[in-house]
Amino acid sequence: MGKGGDASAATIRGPMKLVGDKSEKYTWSEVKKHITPEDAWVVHQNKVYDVSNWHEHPGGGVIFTHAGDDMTDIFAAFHAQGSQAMMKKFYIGDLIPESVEHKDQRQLDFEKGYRDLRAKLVMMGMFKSSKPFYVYKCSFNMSMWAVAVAMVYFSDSIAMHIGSALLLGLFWQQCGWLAHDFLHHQVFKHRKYGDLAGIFWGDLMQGFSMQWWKNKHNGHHAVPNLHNSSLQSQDGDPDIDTMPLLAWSIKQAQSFREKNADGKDSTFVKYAVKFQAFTYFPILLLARISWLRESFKTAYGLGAASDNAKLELEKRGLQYPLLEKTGIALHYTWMFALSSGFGRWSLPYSLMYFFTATCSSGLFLALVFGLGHNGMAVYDATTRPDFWKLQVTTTRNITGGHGIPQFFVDWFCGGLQYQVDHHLFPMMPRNNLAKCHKLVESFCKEYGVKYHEADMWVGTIEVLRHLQNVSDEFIVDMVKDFPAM
Ligand code: HEM
Repeated sequence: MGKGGDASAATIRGPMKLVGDKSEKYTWSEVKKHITPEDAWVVHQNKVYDVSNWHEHPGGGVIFTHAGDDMTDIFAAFHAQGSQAMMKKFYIGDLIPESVEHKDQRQLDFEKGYRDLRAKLVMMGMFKSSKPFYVYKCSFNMSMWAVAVAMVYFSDSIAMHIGSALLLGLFWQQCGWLAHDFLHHQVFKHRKYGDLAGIFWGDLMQGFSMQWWKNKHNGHHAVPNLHNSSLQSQDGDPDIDTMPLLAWSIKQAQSFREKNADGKDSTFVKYAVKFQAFTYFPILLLARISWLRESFKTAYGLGAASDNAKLELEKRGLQYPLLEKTGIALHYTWMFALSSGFGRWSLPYSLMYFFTATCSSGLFLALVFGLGHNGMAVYDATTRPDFWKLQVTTTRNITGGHGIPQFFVDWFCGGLQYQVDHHLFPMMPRNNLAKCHKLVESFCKEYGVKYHEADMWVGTIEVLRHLQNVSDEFIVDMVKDFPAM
């Protein structure tokens, strides 16, 4: 029985497709055929589930990133204990383990090893958050906001106002890390508390829609640095979907050719990719503007940031429509009051304040995201490695070094300095990541998995070099394909 074995659901989700009874056995190559949201099979511990068109999934469209694949580890990474009970109604049969030819005994031992490590971390209590830590982080953050507001309210000095705008930029960056932790359910076991805290730090304080963020960020976590396998599938990382501005692989750089009738690169793409190592930082400055725009569109039903998000919004709608709309509206209300110097400033001066805060925040946030993944391995969705290797090899940890002290990195990066460890265990609270890091690092050493870390300077140089390498490859390729150029 397909479509979750649920007749009432079948009437909602379209015609029922018979895929056999529950004693059915499937080969890996059969599973691999079901890779689109309309026809999506997933495997969990050698059991096969048909989740085709299950747009009501509480986690949203991210489920389709694993259509036609094994979801055992990503399921463990994202779900509360007990969510597994819901899987029963989607069960359609068993996988024939011998048909999974791409896994030898060493690979199977490795997978068992990292699943055991996860169980050990659970036993150690590493998924329990420290409430005093989060009370301190939230209070510190609100103090930054209060100081930034007071600097505008009580002072007429330009230097004070610029200082306030930069502080606001930092405040928004830190709001981002707090919303991130709450929405990964690191802090509260009860999902609703995490969501409400996420709406406070995200929508109200930062101007970012919770649902826009969840869709994009959970998708990124599920398939970091991966290209979509086809135009119909939803198995690519939205965070590297930065064309035509930046290309993270030669394949991505060439991907816009198919949009043009003549199959050639547009003049814009040629120049954007050619100079991307130079335009990288100016683009980061504008990142927050783009995120504000996408958030506004999502919260007010004016569009979606990606095909996946569009499908999710069409089929499922917003999880908290009223709270999201109100949160965003209140954000612009307080931001408008502050940016106008509470009615004292001229329009150009207000815009100067707004853009200083907005651009600095974009830079502070995107710098950390960039260091986390850019310049690391990029894969095709069809050839992605196992969960652990995918997460580790696409991700970079950030350390202190070259004059930047560790305590500053810890504060500035908000837990994402342990990006590798966070990607392996997204629900682990920030306060436990340093301890987890040691175990993860030694596990990687034991199995020969490349674990990468760099300080902020070296990491940034790696990112710029990677962009330049893609540009160089792209230019050689353009000349080869179009010698008249
Ligand atoms: C048959 C397969 C699946 C079932 C039955 C299922 C079920 C659920 C349930 C009951 C929840 C809400 C409770 C919780 O957060 O644990 C949930 C949330 C979630 N699921 Fe799934 N899920 C499935 C597959 C997947 C897959 C393959 C992914 C990722 C690739 C995924 C990603 C998520 C995420 C990110 C959330 C949390 C969303 C939030 O914080 O609002 N799920 N899922």
